[in-house]
This record gives sequence, structure tokens and C-alpha cells, in this order.
Amino acid sequence: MVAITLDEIVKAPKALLHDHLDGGLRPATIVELADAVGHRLPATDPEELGRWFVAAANSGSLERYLETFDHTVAVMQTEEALYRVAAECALDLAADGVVYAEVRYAPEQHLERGLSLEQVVEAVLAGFAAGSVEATREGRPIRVGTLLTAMRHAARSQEIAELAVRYRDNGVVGFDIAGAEAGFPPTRHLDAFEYLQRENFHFTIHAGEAFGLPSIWQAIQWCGADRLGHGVRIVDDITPGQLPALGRLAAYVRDKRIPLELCPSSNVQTGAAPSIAEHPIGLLRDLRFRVTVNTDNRLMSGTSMSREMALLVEAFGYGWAELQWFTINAMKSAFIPFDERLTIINEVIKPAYAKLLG
Ligand SMILES: O=c1[nH]cnc2c1ncn2[C@H]1C[C@H](O)[C@@H](CO)O1
Ligand SMILES: [Zn+2]
Repeated sequence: MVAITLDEIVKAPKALLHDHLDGGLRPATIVELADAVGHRLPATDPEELGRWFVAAANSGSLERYLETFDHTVAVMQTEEALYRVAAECALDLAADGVVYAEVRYAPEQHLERGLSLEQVVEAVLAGFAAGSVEATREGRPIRVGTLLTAMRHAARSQEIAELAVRYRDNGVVGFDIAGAEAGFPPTRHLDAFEYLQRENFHFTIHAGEAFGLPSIWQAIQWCGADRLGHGVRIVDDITPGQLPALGRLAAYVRDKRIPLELCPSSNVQTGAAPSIAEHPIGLLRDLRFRVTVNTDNRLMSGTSMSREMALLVEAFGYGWAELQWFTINAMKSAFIPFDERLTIINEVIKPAYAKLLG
């Protein structure tokens, strides 16, 4: 079998559930925006800056990885900047062949220059809408949904959850918590999750990335998460062998088809996985967990949705059948209504992969 190339993957439709808006800026845009507000960057040449982000994020620790966001968040403090970054995000994802994306960010981090939470949300929604319209005009249709994130070390999750519900009919499709995991368990935000459940709203939780099974267990069994952001450490509950044995939590996650938003390159950078070839995605796919492939932070990982898939093709020998499976898994797990998910699966994804599968 001839290996699939990156160019071929770019042309295939893909669905992305875990991508951070403040982790995906174009380096050239950061340079321009930083210049306008007088923010000092570690490098002012866009290519050099791009390399700096990847190197700095290559720290082996989530806490140090997260420090790099100081430079992106700093330049995303005005409506114009947020609009531009969101529009460029939609265009970049569409150019990479992503047809459906859920992009997240934490509104509470964009208030440093006096914006209200509502102004932040509306600027980003307008940017996504404009970028999606332009991408469609260029022949690359994309639908972008927004997830609002609350920072797990802070205390604004209830407020952000209410904000997400208020904008549910205007493009916000879900809620998330992110930030340093160790020491900040999901149950700190139980009120927000219980509120969201009473509102019949959707949420995912970053869990099982820098901390293990207790974090995953809380996210699902205490907080009621629909999906797991990363969740890669579920492998700690699987005993390897000819016939791998699943513990109670791993069995529950698989039985209930709880989607895992796996982010291979990001996991290698933060030390959650030793390498792409040794990433638990291989085992989790073989065991038929509801695995999805994601970028996490395209800037910090110097990556794209197509590149993440190409890395898996190279490491695990995957073909179009596996790439279609990841894509349909993601689309099935999206937070938009069921009928809309089905339309994308049946009218966009399946026909394209049918041709690729030959
Ligand atoms: O992989 C991650 N784990 C935990 N937190 C993360 C990750 N990637 C980004 N974040 C944080 C940093 C951003 O400023 C914030 C909102 O997007 O979410
Ligand atoms: Zn993330």
C-alpha cells in the first residue's frame, strides 16, 4: 500500500473538536498586533517567533507550556484583534481542509483593556462568521462552533457557563475548563457543571492530560462531562498484554462511547506521551474507544489537523479507512444538533472518503 501524503490529507474533509483560539494565531499576526499595543515579544521575525513558540512549548511540563500563552493573550485584548484572530483561524482551518471545527478560548482572559465578556464573545463570533463566509466563497466551506472555556485555577466558571448558555443560539455550542490540571480538580467547578446539565447544555473537560485517573473519574462521574479534553491517561486503567484488560473506569469510558479529544503532538510536548509512535492513541484505537484526533494548539505545536493525521499515518501505518473513522468519530461527538452532524457525515465526509477508499 502506498502511504498517504500530507497533501492528500489536506484535501480530505476533517473534523476538529479541540483547538484553542489563543493557541493558533499566525506568527505574523502576533508581530503586527504586538507592535500596535507595545507588547514585547521574544522575537519579532515571524518565522523566528513561530520557532520560539514550538521550542518554548517543548518543555515536558504543562505548566511551562502554558506560559507561552502570555504572548498570545496579550495581543488579543481589543475587539479588532479578537475579530481578526478568529477570522484568520476559520480561514486557516478551512485551507487545511477542516470542514467542521469547535474552537475554544477563555473570555475571562481578554478583559485586560476594558472589554466586557459580551464584547469579547461577540467579537470572536463575528470573526468566525466572517472567516467562514470568506472561506466558503473561496470554495472551502467550513462550519465553526465556539466553546467558552473557564480557567480552572480561577473562580469564574459559573459566570462563564451562564455566558455560554446566553449565546447558545448565536454560535456558542459548548463549555470547557482548561489550565493547569494538577491541584485544580474538576469538582472545584461543580456548580457550573450542574447548572449546565440543568440547562441541557454540552461541555467537555480537560482531564487526564497532566493528571491521571482521579481527574478523568471526577470529570465524568461527578461533573457529567460529555467528552474528555485529552483523556489520554485513561491508559493507566488498562493492563497491557495479548488481551489488554480494562479497569472499571476505562470500561465505562469505552462502553458509554465517551469521546476522547486526543492531541498527539501537544501530549509529546507536555510529557503526557513519550513520542508519537508510543502515543496511547494506537492502543485506544485498537480497543475501539471513541477516539478523535485534534490539534490543541497549532502555534505551540507548529502543527495543523492534516499534519497530526500525517504523523499518525507515519507512526501507525494508518490508511484512509482509519482517517475516515477518526473523522466520523469527531463528527458524531460534535456539540451541534444530531441532524446537522448527520448532514455533514452523509453529504461531505462519506462521499469524499468513498472516493479516496476507491
Ligand atoms: O492542553 C491544554 N491543557 C490545559 N490548558 C490548556 C491547554 N491548551 C491550552 N490551554 C489553556 C491556555 C489557554 O490560554 C486557555 C484557553 O484557551 O487554555
Ligand atoms: Zn487543550
